[in-house]
Amino acid sequence: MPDISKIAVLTSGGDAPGMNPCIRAVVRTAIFNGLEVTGIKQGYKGMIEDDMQDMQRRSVSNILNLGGTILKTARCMEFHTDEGMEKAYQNLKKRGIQALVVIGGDGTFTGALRFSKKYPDIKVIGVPGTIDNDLYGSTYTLGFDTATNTVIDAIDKIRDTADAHDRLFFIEVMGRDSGAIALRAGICCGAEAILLPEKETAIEDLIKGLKGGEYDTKTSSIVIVAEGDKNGGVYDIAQKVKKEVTHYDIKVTILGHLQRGGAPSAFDRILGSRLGFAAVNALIKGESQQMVGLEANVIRLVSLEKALNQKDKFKLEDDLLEMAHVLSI
Ligand SMILES: Nc1ncnc2c1ncn2[C@@H]1O[C@H](COP(=O)(O)OP(=O)(O)O)[C@@H](O)[C@H]1O
Ligand SMILES: O=P(O)(O)OC[C@H]1O[C@](O)(COP(=O)(O)O)[C@@H](O)[C@@H]1O
Ligand SMILES: [Mg+2]
Repeated sequence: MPDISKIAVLTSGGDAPGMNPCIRAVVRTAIFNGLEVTGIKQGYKGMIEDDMQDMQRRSVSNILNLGGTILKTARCMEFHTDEGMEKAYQNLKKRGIQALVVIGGDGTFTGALRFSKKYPDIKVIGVPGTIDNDLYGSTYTLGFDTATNTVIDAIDKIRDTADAHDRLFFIEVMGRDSGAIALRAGICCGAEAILLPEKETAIEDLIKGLKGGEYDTKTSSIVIVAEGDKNGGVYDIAQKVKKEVTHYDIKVTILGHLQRGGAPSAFDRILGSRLGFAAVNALIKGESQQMVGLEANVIRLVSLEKALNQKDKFKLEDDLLEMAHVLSI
């Protein structure tokens, strides 16, 4: 029999498609194993404000196909403070909650680790849920696959009009510190160039490529710029290029938050289900301060410490970038 009898689940940070299948898996795996389960609203905000509700197996009916998160999410500044954490702790204790499943990204895990070091009687397991795919210890995070497919769908449509008008498009995709979506979308859509936060691109080199030589027989060009690229933003880059590349009519599109919505892909539904199931089973085994991740198609535990501290070691694959360049000539 597990040492715990009541757990809670929350989603925090940017929402990601696949969070709902994961919530469903957490709730049903807990109930199947005789645990009570509470849903916390709006991430750490709900923990501080005691905005929670007990969940039953039917509380999560028909949510597998929904984007967003039925528990809602938030970015909560108060949880950064000791006072905020204490309020959250007292609310959990009052309700008899002994363990948490936190679904979110690096910020969520940083908060969870701090909280669980401060209050080790509350066990914590993290589920990597962010479209940014920027955590060490899981080849894929929840939502990345769906978001990438959404981006591809949008860029394919832009390619149609770019080609019809012989235009050059600069398209900004999400990723504050991560070029994961940009790189994959660049390969899938045959982008002529991909600008990423992880790798500097000199504007002069970009201009050289677009001006003539490599791409001069193309009727349209797409340059994908990840949000976090260090060249000063997509409008600025387009402006600089416009001065030098005169044979193209240049347009800019920022895809924005449409990238975060939509029904989760098959991959994200399965990943969310597997990670949620594994998270509860880890809590039952007495684990804490761990993340459940997918490596080589196997679900493994990795310490939250490692998932966060080795985050910078998670590099984008250079071979993919090189391949994207070769295949776009
Ligand atoms: N250093 C920290 N201490 C406590 N809580 C934190 C810390 N960093 C982030 N958090 C909490 O986690 C939430 C989600 O983090 P954020 O970076 O916005 O998204 P994500 O988890 O998707 O990376 C924050 O709004 C905050 O409540
Ligand atoms: O929706 P917001 O709060 O404007 O945040 C936008 C950011 O959220 C993301 O979509 C996801 O990031 P997180 O997982 O860290 O929340 C980033 O790609 C983007 O920079
Ligand atoms: Mg993050």
